[in-house]
Amino acid sequence: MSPALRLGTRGSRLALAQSRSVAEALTAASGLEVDLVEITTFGDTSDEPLATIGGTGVFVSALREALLAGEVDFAVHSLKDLPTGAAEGLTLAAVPPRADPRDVLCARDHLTLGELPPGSKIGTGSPRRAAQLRALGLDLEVVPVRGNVDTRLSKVADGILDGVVLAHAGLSRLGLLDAVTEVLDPIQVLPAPGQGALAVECRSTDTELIDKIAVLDDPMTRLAVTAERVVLARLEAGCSAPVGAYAVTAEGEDTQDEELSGTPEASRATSETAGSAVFMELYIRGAVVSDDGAVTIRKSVTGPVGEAEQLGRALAQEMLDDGAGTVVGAEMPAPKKENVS
Ligand SMILES: NCc1[nH]cc(CCC(=O)O)c1CC(=O)O
Repeated sequence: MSPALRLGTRGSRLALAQSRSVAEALTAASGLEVDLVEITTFGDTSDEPLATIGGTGVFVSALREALLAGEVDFAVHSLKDLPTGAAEGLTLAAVPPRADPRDVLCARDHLTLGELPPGSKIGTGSPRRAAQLRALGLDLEVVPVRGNVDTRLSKVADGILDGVVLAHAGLSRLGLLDAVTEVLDPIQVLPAPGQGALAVECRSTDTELIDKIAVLDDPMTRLAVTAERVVLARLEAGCSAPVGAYAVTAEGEDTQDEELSGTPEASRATSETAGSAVFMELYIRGAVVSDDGAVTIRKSVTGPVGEAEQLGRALAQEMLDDGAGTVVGAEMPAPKKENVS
């Protein structure tokens, strides 16, 4: 029997849950044994706001270094934490089926956004969430928070905050969906590019393992998040501003109204029943919002799913033509590549 594969993971409860689910799926599909190897990242030990320590990329780089050094055989990341640029020497071996990509509100007393009184304190560390919350015009006070999901929820339980905005996917993986008081409609709060998806990364030279891990890949999820990340990469040229992007696949016939409702269940069902990707369409929405919430640019495009990258570029171009460049400050020098969300 070959030795167990070493899966590099962060040590947070969320990262461990994600890594375990990938390990179990791989063992179930291929019979390969997997051991988890915990890697501590700077993002885990520092209390500084993410934006000042280099964005969510800090969670990723320590895992990538361990992978390139041969200390682990593969790594699992939250896809939305990956910088948009290619990682030299590494291959995205699988993008497993996506969890619910939407953001959620976890508020006191079962309240929704519309029910919270003016001046309510809502915690988030994400410029994208902050700007979109301000754009709602509800007079909410956005308060910066950091720390893991449990820490954030405890600030609501302890009465320090009236609510926090988090990813549905993270709460779901932690078994904490009971805390959700409202699932935010992407029409109001568009998720981060790649939110709800995982990335399984290998060394590019490890072709044998890449082939084995491919069994975990969901092509429709990969195409959707590829398009979303192209939008981010294009708009981010010169900025780290709040960008949301959300793509769903749907059957390209006259069933659009129903199929484009946007749930991952709907997109998965259609991708399985379609005989070929040729009949599948990709519907991508993008939003950029100024930090104060005063200016919002929202656009969408639809096209053949096989043209995911071109569609992402076309959407970004439409947004830039509408002035997204000034909202995100594209004229300014580029400070960094990560999107903190
Ligand atoms: N910002 C940190 C982060 N990175 C990934 C997730 C979980 C959701 C996902 O996998 O997309 C979270 C928590 C959150 O945004 O609430």
